[in-house]
Amino acid sequence: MSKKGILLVNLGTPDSPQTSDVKKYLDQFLMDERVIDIPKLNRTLLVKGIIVPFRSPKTAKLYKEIWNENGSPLLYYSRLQAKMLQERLGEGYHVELAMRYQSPSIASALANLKAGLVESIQVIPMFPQYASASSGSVMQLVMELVSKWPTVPPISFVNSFHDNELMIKVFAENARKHQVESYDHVLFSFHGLPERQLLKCDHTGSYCLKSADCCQTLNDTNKFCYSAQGHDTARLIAAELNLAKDKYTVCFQSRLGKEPWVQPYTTDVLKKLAAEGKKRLLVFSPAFVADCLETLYEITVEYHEEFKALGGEHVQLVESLNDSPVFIEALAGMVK
Ligand SMILES: C=CC1=C(C)c2cc3[nH]c(cc4nc(cc5[nH]c(cc1n2)c(C)c5CCC(=O)O)C(CCC(=O)O)=C4C)c(C)c3C=C
Ligand SMILES: [Fe+2]
Ligand SMILES: [Fe+2]
Repeated sequence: MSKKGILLVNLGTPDSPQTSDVKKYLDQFLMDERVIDIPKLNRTLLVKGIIVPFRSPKTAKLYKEIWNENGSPLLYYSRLQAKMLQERLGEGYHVELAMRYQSPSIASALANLKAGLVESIQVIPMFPQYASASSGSVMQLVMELVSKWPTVPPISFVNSFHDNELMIKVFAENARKHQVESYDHVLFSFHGLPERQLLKCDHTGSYCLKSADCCQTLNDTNKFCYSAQGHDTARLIAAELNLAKDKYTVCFQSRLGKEPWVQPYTTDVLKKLAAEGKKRLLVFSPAFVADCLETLYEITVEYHEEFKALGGEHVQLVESLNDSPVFIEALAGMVK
């Protein structure tokens, strides 16, 4: 029986937390023209000459902190999600997992689908909100590779799933485990993105970042905007939890470089909340479908320490979607 091919693709992680592997990972990741979207010569000088040599040993130390007996949490949960989806979909489907950077590669996953004689391929970039640097990059590479096959199969892509009902329910359910009412404030801390990349998504050139509240509504002009989609995800989770508007803030973490990134920055929000006397924060990270360096270290360790140093008491991460059967149901619902 001919099967339908499903390809889940997440961002990627180093093969090990050793500096040499982190170097390889950062080099491949940051040399992507959609991630550091500047002319190639400048990107090469910046990435190979400055970021990779200086950042890799520091980043390797952070990876060592989150690495456990299962290896990288991002890869561990991604594999589990693919396995659970295969079990849920059954024999008519062939599910493969790939990482945009490092392993398992998109090329090897596509080769497995080809060898499995699948009749079609559906690609699900595992990023709820669309960004050129994440989902766009996955789509570009898959298209480049498949376009060279003698027989190009029917192929489709999930563009984003920022408002997926079941996903929203899992995030809300994970928060309820922490008694949301016991926190002074809730943060929806998304991975950051250079403002330049947001502006590129506005094909009219007259909407994005032209007003302070451009991302508060999703409309025809900003429907592919990472920030506007993030605000939508946050609004839906907040509605599910009956959170009043003044009880939560949308913010953006992990800025790299000196250029402006999407704002407000999570560190600035921590300072503001501490100055207001807030003591306990509950933090969602809804740009990710699995816990990773950004949630397990940046939020759980760095932001926790930073907030305590500012007079706060506790920063509690809401667990990501990880191995939630309801999230697998959400993925199954996206499959055609
Ligand atoms: C939401 C998805 C992601 C987008 C969009 C994204 C953009 C982006 N990221 C960097 C730089 C780094 N990101 C790093 C880690 C990292 N990024 C994502 C997701 C998105 N990045 C994830 C899931 C992770 C964690 C991976 C893991 O193994 O757990 C890192 C590495 C860590 C570090 O050195 O700080 C960098 C660097 C840029 C420049 C960017 C721009 C568009
Ligand atoms: Fe990133
Ligand atoms: Fe916007």
